[in-house]
Amino acid sequence: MWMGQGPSYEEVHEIAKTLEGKTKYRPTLGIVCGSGLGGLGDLVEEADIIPYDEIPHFPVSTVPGHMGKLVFGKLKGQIVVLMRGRLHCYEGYPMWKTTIPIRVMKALGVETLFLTNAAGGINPDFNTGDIMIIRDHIDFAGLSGECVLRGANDERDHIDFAGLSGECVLRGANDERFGPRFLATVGTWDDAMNELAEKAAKELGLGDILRRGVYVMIGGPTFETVAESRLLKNFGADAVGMSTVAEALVGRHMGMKVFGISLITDKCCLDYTTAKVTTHEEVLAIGQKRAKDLQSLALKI
Ligand SMILES: O=P(O)(O)O[C@@H]1C[C@H](O)[C@@H](CO)O1
Ligand SMILES: Nc1nc2[nH]cnc2c(=O)[nH]1
Repeated sequence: MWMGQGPSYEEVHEIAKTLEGKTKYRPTLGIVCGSGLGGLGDLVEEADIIPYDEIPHFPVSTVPGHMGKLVFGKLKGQIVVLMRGRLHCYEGYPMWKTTIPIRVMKALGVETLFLTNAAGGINPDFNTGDIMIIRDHIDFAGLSGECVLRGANDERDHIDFAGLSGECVLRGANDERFGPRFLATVGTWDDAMNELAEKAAKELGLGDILRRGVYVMIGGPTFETVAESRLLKNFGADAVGMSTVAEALVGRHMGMKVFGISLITDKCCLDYTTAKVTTHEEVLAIGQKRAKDLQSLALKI
């Protein structure tokens, strides 16, 4: 009997079977659209669109900028499945639940996973609108373990470890049919795909806004205090967000090739004198502004 955190191998394959009954496509590439980046879904040709709430056992998206639809079809001739809307731990889902779609993608035959997100720039050299190829990550959630105090805290100068942390997505009993108990995470982000992404960006004339860096995932939904941004910078992070790492780990757990990009939608504040408030609306607006560039980049890759 399955004693771990769900979903079981059988449930994942049951969901995949249901989806196979709703679409003729058998994708090998999976794409996850970050906040405000779902427009790529409009470019999928001859699409079969399946809302999450019509898929048994599937969590639904609750965040503005995430439509909550799976899009199957063709992108430049390649058969893809695209998540137009991802799931975040801060929505109230346990971490494992946010990655059910990634497990299902693998069961559908997906071998390569392209993750996108909106992120705050921690590296002071990064500007709003920059595109960062994810070279590596920090799984803050996994490093810090499960914290019973998760949630927001509105004092001005504090480090809210509860808000920063969550739990490692691979916590719980391990089913070897998915992957190994202990996962080596060196080399999570695929070098060859990163090279390809960099080449594509340069060919599109995006070289000036192209960065490479380390993405750190925090639990959210609070944006960072100044003290937290400083902490993350000292940890070696270049950009911070509330997603992606769990998906990457689950993808790697199942042997998928993983690569990804972050759109820097705001600069995190490292100084009290210049500190300004970040909003989700601002994040979505920058996503809109860079939508065409990101879509061109995804197509070229
Ligand atoms: O889904 P992503 O990681 O792109 O979304 C980021 C993190 C929060 O969900 C949201 C904050 O504006 O954008
Ligand atoms: N944690 C975090 N996530 C983001 N997503 C988009 N911008 C940000 C940010 O500044 N911080």
